[in-house]
Amino acid sequence: MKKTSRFSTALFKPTDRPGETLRVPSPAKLNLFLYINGKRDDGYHELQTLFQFLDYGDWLEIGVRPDGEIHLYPELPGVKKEDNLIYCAAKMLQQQTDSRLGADIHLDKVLPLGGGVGGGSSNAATTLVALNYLWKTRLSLAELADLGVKLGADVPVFVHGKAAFAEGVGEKLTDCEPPEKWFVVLKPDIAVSTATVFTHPDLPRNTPKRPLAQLLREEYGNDCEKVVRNCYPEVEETLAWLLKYAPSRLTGTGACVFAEFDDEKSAQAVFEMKPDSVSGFVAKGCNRSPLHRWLDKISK
Ligand SMILES: C[C@@](CO)(OP(=O)(O)O)[C@H](O)COP(=O)(O)OP(=O)(O)OC[C@H]1O[C@@H](n2ccc(N)nc2=O)[C@H](O)[C@@H]1O
Ligand SMILES: Nc1ncnc2c1ncn2[C@@H]1O[C@H](COP(=O)(O)OP(=O)(O)O)[C@@H](O)[C@H]1O
Repeated sequence: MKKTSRFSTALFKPTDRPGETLRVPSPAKLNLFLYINGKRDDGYHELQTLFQFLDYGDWLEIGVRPDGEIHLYPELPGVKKEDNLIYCAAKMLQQQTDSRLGADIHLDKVLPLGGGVGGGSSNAATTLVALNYLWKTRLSLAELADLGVKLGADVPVFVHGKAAFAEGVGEKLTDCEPPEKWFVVLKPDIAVSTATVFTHPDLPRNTPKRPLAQLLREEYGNDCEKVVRNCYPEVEETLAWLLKYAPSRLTGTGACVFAEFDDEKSAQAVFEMKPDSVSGFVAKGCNRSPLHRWLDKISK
């Protein structure tokens, strides 16, 4: 997370010439709250969570190839090309639509892998939305979301592009407009596996389901937080540090933690004091995804 990748609409450039490469945003998300309400027979957990996007994330540079091949570079450390969600999303769209076109995709990665900020799911959604535009395959957002959910539970919310309250395993979405605060997001230098958190014996799995209006009124929490703090001292330390300055929580299953502020200056001031051992960034919450602001601008 060394490079800065804050999105602003001024950075979204339409294509002027056929064949030109498009630079498309792939934003991060936060789970502003996350509660686990039960476990299904297939092992997946029923959740109630509130997703909001950040104006910060990766960029994908995409050019169309006439020969149907999908080229992706650079490789992500520890992820084979065939397992990269960008490659999987492109292949899936090609197969679904019988498109004969391919793509050259360059990934400018700033989001931490497995950090709970949804980088992989966001990359998959950006690939689906951008290639659907470039290949003129004309699937609706609902159809793209149905394809995306096969790649990960968080892909649909990125495809729909609106902050949302999610239920089920994350696929039942209700639009929601939480306040767009400023956040300090910190990533301790460890990886937390989503599957490990969900199989931990101490994970609370029976939080009663509550109506959205009640959840929005009450203090926000994350049912994964206690287990992750206990298992990963680096998360414990980083969260304890942030809590000295502002309300702070875990996002998703971690390892990232975030603190919320009313303005950029306050967020920046805390970020500048962060311990050297953690990486991170300052970003603003947005209820409309930068991917959709990009789509609006280039479709004009
Ligand atoms: C729980 C969230 C909240 O945003 O965590 P983060 O990944 O963002 O931290 C996500 O929905 C995660 O989505 P995603 O990371 O795509 O998970 P998947 O690949 O679908 O699942 C990884 C593993 O986590 C477990 N899993 C995941 C989601 C869920 N609702 N119940 C589960 O039990 C399953 O064991 C599954 O094999
Ligand atoms: N394009 C991609 N970007 C990030 N991770 C990817 C990608 N493709 C596959 N993965 C795999 O998916 C895992 C989860 O990624 P990510 O979505 O970043 O996690 P999280 O949802 O916890 O933020 C990674 O650890 C990696 O192995």
